[in-house]
Amino acid sequence: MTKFVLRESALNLLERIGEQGGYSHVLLDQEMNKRRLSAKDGALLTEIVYGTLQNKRKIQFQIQPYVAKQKKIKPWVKWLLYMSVYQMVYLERIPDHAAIHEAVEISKKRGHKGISSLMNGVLRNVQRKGVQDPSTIEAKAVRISIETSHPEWLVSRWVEQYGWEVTEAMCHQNLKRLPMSVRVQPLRISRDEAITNLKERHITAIKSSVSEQGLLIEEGRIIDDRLFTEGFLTIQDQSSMLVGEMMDLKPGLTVLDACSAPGGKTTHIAEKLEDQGSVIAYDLHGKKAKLVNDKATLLQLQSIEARQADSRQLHDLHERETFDRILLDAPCSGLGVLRGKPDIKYHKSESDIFALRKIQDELLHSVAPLLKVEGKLVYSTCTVDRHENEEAVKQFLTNHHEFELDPTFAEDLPEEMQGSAGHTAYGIQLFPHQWDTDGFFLTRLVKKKEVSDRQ
Ligand SMILES: C[S@@+](CC[C@H](N)C(=O)[O-])C[C@H]1O[C@@H](n2cnc3c(N)ncnc32)[C@H](O)[C@@H]1O
Repeated sequence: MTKFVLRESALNLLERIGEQGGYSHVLLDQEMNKRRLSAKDGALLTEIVYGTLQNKRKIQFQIQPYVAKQKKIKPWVKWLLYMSVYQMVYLERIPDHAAIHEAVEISKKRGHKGISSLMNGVLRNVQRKGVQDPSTIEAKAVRISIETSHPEWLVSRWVEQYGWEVTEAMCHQNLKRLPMSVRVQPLRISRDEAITNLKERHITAIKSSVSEQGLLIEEGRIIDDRLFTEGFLTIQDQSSMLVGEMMDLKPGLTVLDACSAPGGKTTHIAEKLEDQGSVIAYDLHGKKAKLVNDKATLLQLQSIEARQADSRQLHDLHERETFDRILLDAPCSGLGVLRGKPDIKYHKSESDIFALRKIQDELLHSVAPLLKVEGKLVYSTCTVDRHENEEAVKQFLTNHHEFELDPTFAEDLPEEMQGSAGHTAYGIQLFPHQWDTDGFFLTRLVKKKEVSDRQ
């Protein structure tokens, strides 16, 4: 692929993500598959798209002296400007003249002379005079918001909930690359075997301390490797692996996974059951439920059955006290996964948090009767927000006296997470800067014997 086509393709993706609400990770995957990009081109395309999205707000501020009325410029021209400035200011290996030349050529092809002159003028100014520095902004929340390209409402909300230190560290961490981690399918390959096997193809992996199945990929590209494509391992963030580890699973159990697609945690559960027992997995969307079955097939797991349903109605589909374990990995605002999905920063608003909380409450309420006495319910989200996390759990416990926080929850956490900053009476909040994982919340509740007996 020529550099010109690669940049046109980056611009096209940025427009679809930024203006039409497309998902960055989905569109990038589609583009790479469609164009069959080499590893090198794929890496550059990803870097330009993700880097521009991650730093959009900061770039807007940085070029303000040269383009005062950015709102009036056509969307594609703005994105072309942002991605060109990103390459010039943030990517050392790309010479300024190359970024400017391609931007001007794309402007000529898609627009007219006026646009190519504007592009050339702004980018030459950036090259000659440099960019405006946000570190001098006095109002602290505004400064963090611009320096790290997070919306101001989110910075203020995090400051209120977790304080300045955590907020600032989290926002800066969200600009860094998320380490790649994978989970081995232990019924097919051990961690040691996987490490040795990957090494043969120059992929370096080390063991994760969060999950006994986890590996951190230090070097090399896993996505095309046969261990991944043939289902010996699956890509999963370490924070998500913690869920399977904390569900207290053993062979023979009957497990409900109420919000399961694409099946990362469902398959982990089946592996923990040694594929003996049953995992009934639901998702609101039929197509997504199919993804769970496909993943189970790829990983050669037989104990999973994925179906489509609205899990707020599951009490109509199953008898009371059917399941030994229930996982509710709830739909959430996703504020913990901004590193992998930077578009969330621009598409989510504070009102989404309240709308989602309503669904989370309904889901918790619906699955609660389906758990056996002394059974365990794990509630998790990939977000960093008290309203969707601790407060949802608090409210659930207030309304459901038959449940309590599992007394052994804290001691079952990996040693380094015990007594950590994010640990509260309602569960544990993992912040992205603490263990270099996604931001994630999880808790484990148990259905009490005495109260259920009395009902
Ligand atoms: C956080 S994702 C689940 C991720 C999954 N557990 C995994 O590890 O791969 C939440 C899922 O809940 C599904 N969902 C949203 N509302 C739902 C509902 N009312 N009933 C069932 N599934 C729902 C979404 O389609 C989405 O796939």
